[in-house]
Amino acid sequence: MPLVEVEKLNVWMAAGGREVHAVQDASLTLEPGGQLAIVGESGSGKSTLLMALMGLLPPNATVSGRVIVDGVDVLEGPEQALAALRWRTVSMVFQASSNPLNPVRTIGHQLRQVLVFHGLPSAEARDRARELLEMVRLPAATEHYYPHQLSGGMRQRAVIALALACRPKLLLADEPTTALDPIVQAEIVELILSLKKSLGLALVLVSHDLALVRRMEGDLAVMLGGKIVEYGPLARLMAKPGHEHLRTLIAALPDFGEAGRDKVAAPGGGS
Ligand SMILES: Nc1ncnc2c1ncn2[C@@H]1O[C@H](COP(=O)(O)OP(=O)(O)OP(=O)(O)O)[C@@H](O)[C@H]1O
Repeated sequence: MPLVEVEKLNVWMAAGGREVHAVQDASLTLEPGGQLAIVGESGSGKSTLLMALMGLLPPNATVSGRVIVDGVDVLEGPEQALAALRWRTVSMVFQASSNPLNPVRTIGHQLRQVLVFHGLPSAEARDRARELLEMVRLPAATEHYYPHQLSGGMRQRAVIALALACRPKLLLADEPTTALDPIVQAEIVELILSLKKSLGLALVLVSHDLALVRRMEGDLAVMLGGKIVEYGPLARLMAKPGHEHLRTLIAALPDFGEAGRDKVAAPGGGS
């Protein structure tokens, strides 16, 4: 059974007396341990789609369609079922610029607090917090630091540790490297992908930057104006993009010179 099933999802957002059709007829599935990259320009509906998976759409949203995550109907399910789903089954890493860390608590305190809140005795929470820091490759001493004493990349590692605290089956990462410098961006993506592998997580990674996700395994969904205009195995789509928008994104990749430009096959054409 798929871990995630999205079927003909539509989301309308009411704003200033008019409605934006933010997600239009989106359908996708993700198997346990699977991997999906969602790319698209700003405003194409990526975050809205991701929020729908967490059951976290804002009050001004109206929806139609179905979103099933680990057997729970996220659009219809009672709040109690959604609360049980969040963090324990599906967890989320937000943009680096909007990190959820409390500025006046140490990293160790925040990790322990989450673990105790979810039922771990405090001695076990201390050990697990240290294990989480090690998993995200932060020095053990990081537990004594306040968020502002860490670099942006280290803070984002701490955020990833928090997201993994309750051993979720699915990690949603929404532009997890925005506002970080390019080398740190690559390191954070590499960390997320290696944790995905070692922990057997399913992963949905959203980015406006195809360069960042181009070497991922699994599927790619390309969003444009609220629609998924291209969806399928990432490697195949990178080699043979069908939709004009993906062809444009590939042609704009930084290391995609004139010689490589011809290698993007025409829709339906050979490689
Ligand atoms: N809370 C909201 N209220 C009203 N409109 C919204 C709201 N959230 C998103 N929208 C609108 O829905 C559309 C899709 O936005 P969304 O944030 O999902 O796009 P995105 O692809 O994630 O963009 P970005 O990369 O800039 O985050 C946009 O037109 C946006 O203005």
